Amino acid sequence: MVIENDIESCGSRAVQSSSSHAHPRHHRQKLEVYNEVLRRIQDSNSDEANVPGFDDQLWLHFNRLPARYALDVNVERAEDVLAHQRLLKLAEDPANRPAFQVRLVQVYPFGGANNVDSMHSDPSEKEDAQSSLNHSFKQGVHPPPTFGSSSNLEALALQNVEHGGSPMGVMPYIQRPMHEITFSTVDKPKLLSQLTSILGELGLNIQEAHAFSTSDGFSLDVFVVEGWPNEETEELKGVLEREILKVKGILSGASEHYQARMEPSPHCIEIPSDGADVWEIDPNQLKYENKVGSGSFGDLYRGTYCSQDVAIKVLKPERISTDMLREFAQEVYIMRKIRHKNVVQFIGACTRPPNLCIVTEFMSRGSLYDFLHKQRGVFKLPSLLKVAIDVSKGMNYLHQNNIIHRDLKTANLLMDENEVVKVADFGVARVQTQSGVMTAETGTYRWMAPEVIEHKPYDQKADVFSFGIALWELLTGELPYSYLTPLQAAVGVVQKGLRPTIPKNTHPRLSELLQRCWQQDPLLRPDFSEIKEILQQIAKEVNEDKDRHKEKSSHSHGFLSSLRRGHN
Ligand SMILES: Nc1ncnc2c1ncn2[C@@H]1O[C@H](COP(=O)(O)OP(=O)(O)OP(=O)(O)O)[C@@H](O)[C@H]1O
Repeated sequence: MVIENDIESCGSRAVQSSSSHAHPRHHRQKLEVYNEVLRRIQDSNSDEANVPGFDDQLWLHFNRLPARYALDVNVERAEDVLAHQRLLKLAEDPANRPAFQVRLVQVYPFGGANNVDSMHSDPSEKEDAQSSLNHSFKQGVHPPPTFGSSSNLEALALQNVEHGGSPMGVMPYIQRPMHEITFSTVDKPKLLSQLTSILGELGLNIQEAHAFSTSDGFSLDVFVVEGWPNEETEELKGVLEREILKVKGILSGASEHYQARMEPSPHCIEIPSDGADVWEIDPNQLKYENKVGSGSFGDLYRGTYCSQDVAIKVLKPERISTDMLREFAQEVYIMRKIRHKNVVQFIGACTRPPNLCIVTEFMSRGSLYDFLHKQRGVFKLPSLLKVAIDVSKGMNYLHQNNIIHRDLKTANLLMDENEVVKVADFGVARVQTQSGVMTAETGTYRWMAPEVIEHKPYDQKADVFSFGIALWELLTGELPYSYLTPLQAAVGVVQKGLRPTIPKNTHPRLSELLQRCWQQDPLLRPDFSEIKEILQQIAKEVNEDKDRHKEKSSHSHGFLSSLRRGHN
């Protein structure tokens, strides 16, 4: 399985520069692929190829897309490049969005021609593989996918065996034809999740996903899926169309792309208020110091407000859209009521555009993610337990207030100067509805509960799953499923019951807790009040053991010294 777009948050695609100066080698390869595709299209005598300026249009197409589009596309499928051009053209009209096409493909275990290069360092081996592939293509009933497959699926399946699962997926994958579904629409955050959700709703299993963004704000997402029972495309197209209709408003991008660019920002956004607190901050009272980082909202600065150290999260004016404002209002609405020593304290907000910002206490020791993965820090068991207890207390408080975090991960666990860990970032948190049903999705795949990835209704137990993954990360200092891209990890977690491997020497009760937290069935996961109790008990045992150990060694030390004294 090849999954592109190695990003942590599924919606934010990096638009790669098409500048030839930045990557001369990429530019050369792109040119080669372009020439080959052009030659094949011209040889095929397609009508489009005879239109004057077609070659320029084709070059423009390659340049609109990231370099990896040209590097990964299967040149044997030059007609797919034409189809992509057509889809992108169609997507310019809001009425057509998302534009999509479906075709049958035959997938082979060692992928398309493109991938042969990366798999065989020995040229003779490469030739053999290439010729056997060509042979397979000739034998195949359907053409291959547009982008080369790799042996990653097998890696995933093998991984699954290691994790106690069965090596499912490999043989059927080799033999069965699949469907390739390509979407084009206006690019937007979380689009990839929305598309995968549509496919999931239809019972389709994604085997490959290739996501591209054009430099002018459109998306081209190619999925190879299995699970459609028939070798046909018309019926599948019909069902897809109906499914898309249900979420048309969101996928057409009408609410974000165009409003964000064309509508003037409102004079003042309305924050729901029950008059409980005065939290509006005068922007003139904020002093900005250095920039600490950036998130999907905008930039985060260290600063001061009324002489206290604060973190100022500034919403970028050029990125203001109706949806963003709604999210901003939501964050303020949630945060102003929250007060707990293990939750980052909200101080106030500036809510008059263009000065939109959220001010919180400043957490001088940064995130646990940075500590583990950038500073290569490690936690000894007692400190690990203290951190985990801090987080479970903060989370317990949030859950008691009907708040589901939905994006719990080590990047959102911050430490203050006293080494107290607090839960942060409510940008995506939501107040649970009365019915208890939440269907919106967000977050980060590596930490996400399977029901969230699958867009099923979920509840607070989704945070428990993420907590389990974060706890494993604290224990090992490793990134969960570091050998997979986020989307591959998501497919593994949902379809193959993939979970991180717990190190053998882990405290048995901690190991049991981890496994309970990441149970597939949310009902089997403990809640945070139980988690807190368990962690506190383990911490007590560990401390008692330590004390006993100390006592023992001081006794034996005393005994040894008395022996020594006796000898003297
Ligand atoms: N109160 C704070 N004090 C100190 N550093 C913070 C604080 N809040 C966030 N940060 C750091 O600032 C950076 C940006 O945080 P921000 O919350 O804006 O985005 P994010 O959580 O990284 O991404 P996203 O919002 O897309 O999930 C992160 O590195 C985070 O660790």
